[in-house]
Amino acid sequence: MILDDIVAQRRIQLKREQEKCPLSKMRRRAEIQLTERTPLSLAEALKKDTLSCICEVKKASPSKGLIREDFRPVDFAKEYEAAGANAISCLTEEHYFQGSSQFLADIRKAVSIPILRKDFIFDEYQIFEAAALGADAVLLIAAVLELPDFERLYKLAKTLGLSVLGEMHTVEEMQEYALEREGMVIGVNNRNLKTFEVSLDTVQKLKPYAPDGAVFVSESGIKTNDDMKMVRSLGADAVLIGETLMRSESITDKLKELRKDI
Ligand SMILES: O=P(O)(O)OC[C@@H](O)[C@@H](O)c1c[nH]c2ccccc12
Repeated sequence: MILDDIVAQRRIQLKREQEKCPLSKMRRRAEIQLTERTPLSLAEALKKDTLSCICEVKKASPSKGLIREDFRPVDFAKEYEAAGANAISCLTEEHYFQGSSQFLADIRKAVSIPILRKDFIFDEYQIFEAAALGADAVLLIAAVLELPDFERLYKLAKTLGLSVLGEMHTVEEMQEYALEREGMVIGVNNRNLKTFEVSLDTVQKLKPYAPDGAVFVSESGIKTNDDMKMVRSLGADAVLIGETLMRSESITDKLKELRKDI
């Protein structure tokens, strides 16, 4: 199963990272970064528009292969911000998504809206690293984490002042993981990470199981203005878009087109 392969690869990347910078040193780097800059709230940023947008910097994916050839993460992030994105999602998984921690650190210097570290997180080290890189939020995926691990990583992120986007795909995951957690943003992945099938009505199915007032993000597979209107009508507060923006000739024009009359 692909998700297992991704996590297995991610463990290899983690080992490399820990060899370069051990946990004690990474903790220290996180502390320094956090005294220099207080992370922004993802939930607050996503309450600003009728359908707020998290725009993703994404070079490749396991389902699509290479998505964007002339990949210039900092330029794209700056253009997202100027075009009115509410937050930026930066992939830092190296093997399948061709992401990099360096992209996030570079983007941090170039934009002031919240940045989500988009990765497969299962170890405390990755949370400290996210803080050290200047991320405002981390992704925690229910399909990757047993509940006690999810809880532990969630608490650590909160202790450091980072926001958490909790990613769910099924009713069972919602019942188990989407408990009353102060400020957790709920991401509903329209793409099943186990089969790669996309269905945009996932938010409608899962919303009844969300805690009151939780910000709901519809993630993946959004291509058109009609898609945007549909997920909005089904109850999404925000969307997370990668591929459609990455494949467009003009990010600014595409974002405008997607958001028209919303
Ligand atoms: O490129 P898309 O279909 O617009 O999807 C973006 C984002 O939702 C997707 O990259 C994503 C959602 N959840 C993830 C978890 C890990 C890696 C990637 C993802």
